[in-house]
Amino acid sequence: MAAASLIRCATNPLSRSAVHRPSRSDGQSKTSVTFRVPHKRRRLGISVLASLNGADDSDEKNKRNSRALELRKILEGLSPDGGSNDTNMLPRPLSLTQLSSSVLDGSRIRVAYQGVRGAFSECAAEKAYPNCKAVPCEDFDTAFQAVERWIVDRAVLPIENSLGGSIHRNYDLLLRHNLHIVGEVSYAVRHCLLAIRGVKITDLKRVLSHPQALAQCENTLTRLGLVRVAADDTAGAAQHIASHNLRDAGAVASSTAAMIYGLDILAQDIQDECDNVTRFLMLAREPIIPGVDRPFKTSIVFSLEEGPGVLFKALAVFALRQINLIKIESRPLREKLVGASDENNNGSPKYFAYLFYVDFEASMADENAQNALRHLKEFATFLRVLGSYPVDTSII
Ligand SMILES: O=C(O)C(=O)C[C@]1(C(=O)O)C=C[C@@H](O)C=C1
Repeated sequence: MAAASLIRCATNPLSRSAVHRPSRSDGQSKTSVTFRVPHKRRRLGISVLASLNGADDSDEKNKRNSRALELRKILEGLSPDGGSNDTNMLPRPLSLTQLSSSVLDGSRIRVAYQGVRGAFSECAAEKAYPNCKAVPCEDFDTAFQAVERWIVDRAVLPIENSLGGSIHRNYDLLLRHNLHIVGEVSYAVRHCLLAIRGVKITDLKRVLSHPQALAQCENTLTRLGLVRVAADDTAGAAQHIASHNLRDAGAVASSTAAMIYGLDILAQDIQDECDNVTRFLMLAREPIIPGVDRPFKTSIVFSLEEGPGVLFKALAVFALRQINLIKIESRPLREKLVGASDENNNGSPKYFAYLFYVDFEASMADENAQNALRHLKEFATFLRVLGSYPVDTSII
């Protein structure tokens, strides 16, 4: 992993320190509206008031009255705080068209992803929120914090891959942070072997990439006899090779990364299976209102007392109600005092306590799902709903 820390990106992804010190404008929500009143307009507002109050002579009065009327119309166009009558400057309520073109399809939404330009996560962010402004982050934790601190609106982060399995770090971070899962997006990951222009496969001794990507290409890399070197992300590996002109190292990355960093593609589709899909979670500060109009999925995390049949009982709350479980993942319950003696455990030290992450096929708007969770809550020592969101049914 030593090389991983060396790899930093030129496009300045958000670093932890950047997230900790947001500038005022950075910290503003995209949806916030600022009234900016041109100086000229404010002056006009004041002079109109003077005309209205100061009329005396009758002819002059009529003239002034009609002018006042005219001006009153202008005045009425001004907002109470001295805003402008220029309709272009006033905030407009969101229309249905805007909702579908600006919010729902994601345009103007800032979306954090881990990695540098050309990373698969960037493509996933753009698939999840078309026309979004994808914001690169150095690591997963930074992406979580960028949402929490209002620097971005959403984060799109990988949670599992069909070949490499779960991305455990993000399971742990889901619990440590307070974001909500508002959607998921599956992305077909097609890996390429990249190298400096003119370098041949036989010149390569090592290959740099994200550990997940290296694992997904295990067979090809073993066949080529290349030493694996872990990097922060696939595109970061490509960038590192390009910027250091490494002629004995290749990178496993996307064809987009090859284009961005000016590398040759020595081999395409080098993943172990042609169907290599990564599932990404869409995370937001607020949960969405779950519906029943289309297939929904709910993700929860819970912990249990130790004892025979307790896990069976927990899973039975779903089986009893015909709710399909899609995925179960267990992670160490780190907060437990490791090594502390547990009375229920005959005084022997208890090192292994777990959190269970479960995805089930139902919406939280469904009474059946609500009952299942009520039932689980009766004996779970901890329970949190991470999100109830539409299943990604898009063709990958
Ligand atoms: O390195 C990248 O390009 C990433 O987007 C990260 C990541 C991952 O974390 O799993 C995402 C998709 C691929 O499965 C490989 C790597």
